[in-house]
Amino acid sequence: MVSLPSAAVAVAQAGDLSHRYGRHDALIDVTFSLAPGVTGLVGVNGAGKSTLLRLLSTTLLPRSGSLTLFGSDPAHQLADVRRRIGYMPQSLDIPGGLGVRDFLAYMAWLRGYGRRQRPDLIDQALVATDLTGRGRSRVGSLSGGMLRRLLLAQAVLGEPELLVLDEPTAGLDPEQRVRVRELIGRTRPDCATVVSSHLIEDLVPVARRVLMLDGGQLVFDGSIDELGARGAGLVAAGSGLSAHEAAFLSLLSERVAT
Ligand SMILES: Nc1ncnc2c1ncn2[C@@H]1O[C@H](COP(=O)(O)OP(=O)(O)OP(=O)(O)O)[C@@H](O)[C@H]1O
Repeated sequence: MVSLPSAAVAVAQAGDLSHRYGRHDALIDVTFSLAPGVTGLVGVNGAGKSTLLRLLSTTLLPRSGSLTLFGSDPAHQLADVRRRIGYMPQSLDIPGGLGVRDFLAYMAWLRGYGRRQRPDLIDQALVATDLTGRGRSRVGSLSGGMLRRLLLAQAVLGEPELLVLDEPTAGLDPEQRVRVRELIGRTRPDCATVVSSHLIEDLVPVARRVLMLDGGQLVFDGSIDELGARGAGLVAAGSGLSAHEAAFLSLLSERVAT
């Protein structure tokens, strides 16, 4: 388990956090803290990753268990807490006729940035996501990969203290995947970034720590090195699996066996 240095303030603290959609338990009694740095969130399809990220981004509010963000209960300080969070959802319906800069200006306005601050913040976000030449394009004219980067651009507007990224590299070409990883590594030093993927290998280059969900439960919380060490003795010759993948698969099979 990764423990927080005593002086570090947890950006997020979840205690027995659960979420149900109707009768379906999507997240069950999840407890963890997030400190500054990059945390990877891994799990198979349907494991509960997006649900946890929606809770961290305050898109969903907790109904069971506790969640503290920047030391506050988001339900009581929603506007203040939201201003400090950047959230990239898996998808977002943006009207195709909207200009790229206009969309980013709207998102910056929602985050409480004034008219004078917005142009510089938008320029920085466009540079960071390699979209500088596209500021005047209509959203509907962007390729799928560019749209993902636009979602990322709105998340990094104003350098948030908690950056919540739901599968940010899905659908990107190899060059852009590398650029997104570089961008994740360049966030402000006090930023806690959570990045989800269903592929552990996607997270190895960027994350210091890994949370793994399975069936809505937290089945691993530790450093990326601990996960690799756990899998090192499990890699069968010729399997082509990395140590991290072997550990991921063994955690899944342990759960099936119990
Ligand atoms: N709005 C919803 N209504 C009902 N069930 C939902 C809803 N959203 C998610 N679920 C269910 O909750 C569970 C967790 O879903 P979630 O999207 O959090 O998983 P995930 O790990 O992000 O999956 P993926 O990798 O496929 O995006 C799944 O069984 C899913 O079908």
